[in-house]
Amino acid sequence: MHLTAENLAARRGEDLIFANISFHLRAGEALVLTGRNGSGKSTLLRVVAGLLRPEKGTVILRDGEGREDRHPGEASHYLGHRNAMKNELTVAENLEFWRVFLGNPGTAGLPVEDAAEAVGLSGITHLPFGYLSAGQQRRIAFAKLLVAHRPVWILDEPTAALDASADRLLAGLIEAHLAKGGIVLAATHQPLGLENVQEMKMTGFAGVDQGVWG
Ligand SMILES: Nc1ncnc2c1ncn2[C@@H]1O[C@H](COP(=O)(O)OP(=O)(O)OP(=O)(O)O)[C@@H](O)[C@H]1O
Repeated sequence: MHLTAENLAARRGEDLIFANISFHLRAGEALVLTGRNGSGKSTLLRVVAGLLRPEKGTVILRDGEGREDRHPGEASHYLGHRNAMKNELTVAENLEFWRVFLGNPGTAGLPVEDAAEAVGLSGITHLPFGYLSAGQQRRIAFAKLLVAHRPVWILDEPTAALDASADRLLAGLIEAHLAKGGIVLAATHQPLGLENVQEMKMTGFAGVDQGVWG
């Protein structure tokens, strides 16, 4: 499996955010985006996830034989700044919703209780999501990645609000995903504790040649 972005450019509203962004990730590889606030990290993640249309360029997912596979968004988990959980539903109900909604026949994820256990929170799945602390909520949001299989994980500040032990736990889950041939694209302000990752520093639109907009 290969995830390739070629000459991506994106606009938010009237503003040109970035241009000429290219990368190539093979199975088992991770790319970490860094850069100042507003430099376009979230925008790039949303373009790759298929949530924003690029102004220019393409994102293509190819299978092991080099054939063009699904749109990368269909093969991706997207963990944004928000946790995408309902406060009024219990943790178990939220995760069960995502398990059914995202589930693919033949590529099962973990049962809800196992996913909660994997993020160190097996005892609290009966509680409303809104009762959890910010760090516990983020851990459960991460458990969403485990209840359904997606080969590409797109993670926007995955460790925001987490303590050091949760940081390590999530790094371990990301490493395990990579070891199974997954691909990870993450934006972060703090090191994720991963080994052998590529890094791309986003600089925003400053200095980009206007000519690229043709
Ligand atoms: N819906 C929108 N309409 C117009 N401009 C937007 C919109 N969303 C984001 N922007 C602008 O796009 C730029 C890039 O934002 P983005 O969220 O991609 O940055 P970031 O690198 O992820 O920042 P941070 O580190 O703060 O999360 C910012 O200047 C932001 O104000």
